[in-house]
Amino acid sequence: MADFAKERDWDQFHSPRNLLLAMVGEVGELSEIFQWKGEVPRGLPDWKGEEKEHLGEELSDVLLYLVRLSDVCGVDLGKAAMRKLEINAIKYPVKLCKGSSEKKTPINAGSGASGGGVTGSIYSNSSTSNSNGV
Ligand SMILES: Nc1ccn([C@H]2C[C@H](O)[C@@H](COP(=O)(O)OP(=O)(O)OP(=O)(O)O)O2)c(=O)n1
Repeated sequence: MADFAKERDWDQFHSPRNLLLAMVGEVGELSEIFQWKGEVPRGLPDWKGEEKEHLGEELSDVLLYLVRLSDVCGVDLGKAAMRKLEINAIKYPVKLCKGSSEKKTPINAGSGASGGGVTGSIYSNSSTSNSNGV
């Protein structure tokens, strides 16, 4: 994406805000594909080849803008995502969460923004407490 933009002298347009808005626009296009279809089974067995190809294109647009946004913000997305996976694993321990999609929120989590304050197994149901302690 960096090469793609540079070759076209498009760095001037690829500001963080522009890229974020472009990505959200592509999320809208992705949503349109599923719009009015109701729930669809995993693997999309009834979809035509061209519909799946279109889906792949819109998914790619979202991914490409996300990667580019991370890059221009100076975020190593690969590293950040691996770290977030580790945070998620601590926040949602298998023994507490297996078979349940209920959101678990640590009690007295403080700021809570990046998984900070996730400690031990002192969890409450998010319907009674969120990460802001409200
Ligand atoms: N200033 C731009 C414009 C486009 N792209 C790249 C990133 C996306 O992968 C793709 C988006 O192109 P379009 O805006 O033409 O969007 P679509 O491909 O979805 O076409 P359309 O909106 O006509 O369906 O091109 C980019 O990096 N920077």
